[in-house]
Amino acid sequence: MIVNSPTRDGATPEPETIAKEKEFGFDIVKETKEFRNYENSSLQDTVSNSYKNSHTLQTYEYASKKMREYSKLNSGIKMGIWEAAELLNTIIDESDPDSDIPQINHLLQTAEAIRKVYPGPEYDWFHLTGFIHDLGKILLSDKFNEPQWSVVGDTFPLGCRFDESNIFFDFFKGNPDYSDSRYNTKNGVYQENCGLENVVMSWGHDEYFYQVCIGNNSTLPKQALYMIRFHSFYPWHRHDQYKNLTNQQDEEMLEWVRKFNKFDLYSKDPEPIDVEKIKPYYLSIIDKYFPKVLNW
Ligand SMILES: OC1[C@H](O)C(O)[C@H](O)[C@@H](O)[C@@H]1O
Ligand SMILES: [Fe+2]
Ligand SMILES: [Fe+2]
Repeated sequence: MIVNSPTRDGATPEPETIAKEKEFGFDIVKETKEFRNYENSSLQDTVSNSYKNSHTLQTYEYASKKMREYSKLNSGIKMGIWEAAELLNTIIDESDPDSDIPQINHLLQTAEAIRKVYPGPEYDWFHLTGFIHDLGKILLSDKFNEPQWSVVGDTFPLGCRFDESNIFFDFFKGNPDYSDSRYNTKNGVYQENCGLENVVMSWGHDEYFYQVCIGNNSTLPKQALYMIRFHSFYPWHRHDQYKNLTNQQDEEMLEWVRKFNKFDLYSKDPEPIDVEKIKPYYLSIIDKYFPKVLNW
């Protein structure tokens, strides 16, 4: 699948970039056969259990409360980006049928895949986004001790009807919001096209790390912040649903979120990466877009 790849300012993609994406092997066959198998992968029981919990326990009220608490960034934990990435060394994401190796590998694999296709220094923010996009999973570490269902998995809007394009849709039937008349209409508590920034998404690593970026005054561009915040929102970026909630800015950013998704997904590889070798490069770009120490 060769998806159109606008450059940073939205101009037409360079033929060279398209060729590189091809060479890197993004293709639909691999996608349907090897990735995101939610039916009978070797990890099926663990994955399905993780979604059973998240789809029944994530409610509008729960996610709003988590958001209020965590966006204060007042856990008292202060650390740099690299230190946070190291916390992911031992963390496994139970919602993921494609990977059961420690998460730091996934971060570096994503980032390096982006760097292969977009090598230029003008894309250093994109490399960095690959490296940090799942950092919110430190909520699973013993510093925060959040359960898997409150951290990982595809995300979905709360406060309105659950769309059938969500994987494991049937599990939502056990969610109290499913039968709550305030929340089970098409628009629910929202105004038509209110914009995703006004929507309460299921609580997890995406929204949390977005809050960390904003609250610590990261200078990453808007595209990067969208990739971080909405990369798990598959019903939107893959299935074109929830258009009743998006506004013009969301639609403009959608291409970037999609572009990012290819790297997030197709770079997953059981072979771990040589961390020490590439560490200096990532330290330098972290320095450019983040303060040395962040509040978490
Ligand atoms: O963003 C993620 C993610 O980090 C997971 O590993 C996963 O299993 C998802 O479904 C997802 O959307
Ligand atoms: Fe993620
Ligand atoms: Fe990821």
